[in-house]
Amino acid sequence: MNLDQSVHLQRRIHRFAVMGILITGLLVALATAIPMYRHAYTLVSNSHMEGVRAQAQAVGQYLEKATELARQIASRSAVRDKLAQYNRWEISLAEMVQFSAPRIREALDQAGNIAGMVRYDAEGNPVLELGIALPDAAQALAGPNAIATRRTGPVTTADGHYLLVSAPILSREGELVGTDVLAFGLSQLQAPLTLAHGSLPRTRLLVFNGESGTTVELAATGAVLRIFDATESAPVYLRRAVDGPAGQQHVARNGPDDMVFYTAIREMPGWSFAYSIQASDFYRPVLWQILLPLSMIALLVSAGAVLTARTIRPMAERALQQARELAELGESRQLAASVFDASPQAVLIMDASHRIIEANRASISITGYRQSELHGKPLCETLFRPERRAACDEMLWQRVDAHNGWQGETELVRRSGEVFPAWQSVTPVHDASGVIRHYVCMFTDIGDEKRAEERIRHLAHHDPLTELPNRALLTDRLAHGLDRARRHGTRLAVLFIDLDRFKYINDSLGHPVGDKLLKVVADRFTTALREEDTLSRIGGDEFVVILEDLGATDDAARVAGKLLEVLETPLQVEGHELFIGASIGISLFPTDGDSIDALVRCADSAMYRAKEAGRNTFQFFTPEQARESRERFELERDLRQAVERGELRLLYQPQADCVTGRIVGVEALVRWQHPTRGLVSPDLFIPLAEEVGFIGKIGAWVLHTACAQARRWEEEGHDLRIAVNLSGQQISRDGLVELVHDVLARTGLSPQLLELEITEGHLLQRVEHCISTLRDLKSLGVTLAIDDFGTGYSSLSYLKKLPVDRLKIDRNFVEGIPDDRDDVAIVATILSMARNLGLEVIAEGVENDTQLTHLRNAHCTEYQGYLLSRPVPPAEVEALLDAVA
Ligand SMILES: Nc1nc2c(ncn2[C@@H]2O[C@H](COP(=O)(O)O[C@H]3[C@@H](O)[C@H](n4cnc5c(=O)[nH]c(N)nc54)O[C@@H]3COP(=O)(O)O)[C@@H](O)[C@H]2O)c(=O)[nH]1
Repeated sequence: MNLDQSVHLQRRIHRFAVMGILITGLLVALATAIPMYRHAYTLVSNSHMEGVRAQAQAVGQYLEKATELARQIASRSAVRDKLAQYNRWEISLAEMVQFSAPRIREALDQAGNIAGMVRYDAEGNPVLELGIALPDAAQALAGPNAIATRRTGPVTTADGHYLLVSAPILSREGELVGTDVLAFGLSQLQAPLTLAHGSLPRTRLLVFNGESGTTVELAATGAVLRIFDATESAPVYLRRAVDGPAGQQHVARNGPDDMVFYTAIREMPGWSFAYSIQASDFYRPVLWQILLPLSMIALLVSAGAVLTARTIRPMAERALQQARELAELGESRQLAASVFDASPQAVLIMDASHRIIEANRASISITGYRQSELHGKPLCETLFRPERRAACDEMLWQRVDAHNGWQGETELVRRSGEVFPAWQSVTPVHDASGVIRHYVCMFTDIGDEKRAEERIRHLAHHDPLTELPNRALLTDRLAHGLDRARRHGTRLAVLFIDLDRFKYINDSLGHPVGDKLLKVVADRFTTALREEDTLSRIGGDEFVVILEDLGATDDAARVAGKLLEVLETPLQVEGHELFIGASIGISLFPTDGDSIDALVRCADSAMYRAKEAGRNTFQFFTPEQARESRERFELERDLRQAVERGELRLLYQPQADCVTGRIVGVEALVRWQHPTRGLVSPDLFIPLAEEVGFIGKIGAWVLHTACAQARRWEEEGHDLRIAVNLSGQQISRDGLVELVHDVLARTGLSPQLLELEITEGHLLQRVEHCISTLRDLKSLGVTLAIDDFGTGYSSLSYLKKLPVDRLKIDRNFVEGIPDDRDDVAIVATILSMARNLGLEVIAEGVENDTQLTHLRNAHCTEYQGYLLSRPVPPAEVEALLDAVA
């Protein structure tokens, strides 16, 4: 079951519990209410039945009493005798009335509740009437047949409602001599009836006289409301009650229903009595009786439901929380299991006795064991070489327990027996009481890293092509060698080897062949050397050898000779049979220098002498070279400070129109005003600056100074084009375009007044890179000129690709015109090429008029040379400008 299902189930349980309590409460209420209702109903009903019986009894007693009164009055002997005498005609009516009237009146007064009376003779004729006038119904009760007491009514007269009761008057002999009919007022019933029902306003009382069929309906106050004369008009229950059992009946009405209670009047056979109350008045006490217990039940059930809800909710929430936690735990266990198994690190879990109980996938794949093979095995026995197991058992666990874990690099062994380097960690796992229950051992095979590290280390110190030590390792070895030589007073030689014509082979047969050739040469050199000698490749086709513990100078010469010798046999490379020689320069410690730099430089210098000496030979460093080398070193040292010290100067050599002679531009030429050497020529220090990587700084200074000067002239109204020389290194390195852009921006010089000169030789070396740089420079608005043109054998097709504006004919060609036919031809060709390509041409090194005249005639547009002016300071340029103007 997932968490959602669990939440759903908990909510349902909660709902069902509360609903269960409510339903149970309802059932209990019902089970309690029904019998209670019945009981209450019976109680209330019985109470009413008792009431109706009591009232019926009161009515009966009233009737009985009336009957008894009638009987007593009729049985008064004197009065009775007088009537008998009257009947026998012995006395007159007047006598009889005179005698009887006061006596009867007295009796009536004593009775008190008799409204009127009529005395009839035996024949049923009225002989005496007292009180109210009785209705005709009274007559019917008298006569010869009236031998028993009888009752009729109630009847209604003008005076009210009355009950008529007749009593026979019997002589002493028992003969019927007359009948008394007495009228009893119904108001007499008022007291007993009102007593019982005074509080119920809609109560009706019904008295049914079965003998006469009359029904009287009274209010609770006892006031007569209606009288029904016909039996049929009487309610059925009243009629049935006469000789049936007492009972009650729910009577539906148009308005509120009634509840009727009825009973026979036992004292008065043939009579019945009933009273009705509003049904709601009957049920109210019934309901009141069950209301309290039901309220209690409802209260208890509600309280139970609330309590249950309150009790269950936290329980449910706790259960939910537990479910959630369980789910989370389940998830995190699952996650942990996935991490455990998917971990690229090998993970082994051991019990407290160091036996493996779990192994993840990586541990299987790294060790080569199967799961079942690892299970139950002690860690040390499994992962360590037999000879190291005891140490592992003794020390590893001791360290782990003492330091709460251990990690480090170690050697482990695979199932196959192969030993591999590993990074291993072992961590104890404690239980809550701090007792170690498990150990977790993690390890990774760091063989690849080790090999990569080794490779990186190797590459940092070796040439990747030949695997020979590189410049860094050479330096290191040389440093150590020098230390040793100094300590032991021994001699050491450095051999600088440059392969002859390697560039030619490389360019013509391609780099792959060149690379293979270098490897073969390296192998051959290696075979020619001792193991303790160091052979290194420091770049391109340059190798350096260190020979330590040199016995005599000749030993170095002997080794150099061997190196040249091993190259004498042709080299077989990629199907080519190649012949290659080498030029070797040799420097010696301590004779030629005592530092790494000095020794290598001396050897390098000697190598050049070997080249000059015809190649494929070796030369020792000479005192002459030592002097040159020292000078070079000092010059380099001074040059590095020349810019900061402000020792550089710019001279400007004017350039003029061949026809008009007007000065159209100047070329900026740098000079170094050395504090001791005087003015140093750029021919001397520019190549040195390039060699030592300092040309960038000088170039930037020249560009900025020249542009600033040109801007000054521009501001003075001289729109002089200024030509600035760029060294090959400046073009090759990144940042030139940005530099030019920056200088133009800072000086404010119009870009079209700046011309950058690049030598043809450099352009030919790196065509593609130069083209893109030249395009970027052109996009700044500057013009470009190819310097020393004609020396580099540029072709027409190649020239077409270059975004240049001007060709500058090298002064070597100008020098020979007009006498040297070759120079004349070359100059003519250059001019023709330029015309074809739409390029301008300037001839440099013009020293005499003949040259100028020839150039002018050959349609060369501009010239520069000593004829016009030597390179001069700005002021002299300005004087010249003024002079020409
Ligand atoms: N990268 C840079 N190179 C520069 C810079 N300044 C100069 N140079 C290069 O140095 C080389 C020697 O220059 P320099 O000694 O200044 O010689 C120049 C002229 O003095 C010389 N020249 C000019 N006219 C004549 C002449 O009629 N006869 C004669 N014998 N020599 C003459 O030619 C040099 C100018 O050559 P070029 O630049 O090819 O026009 C030289 O290669 C300079 O380029 C610099 O700031 N940066």
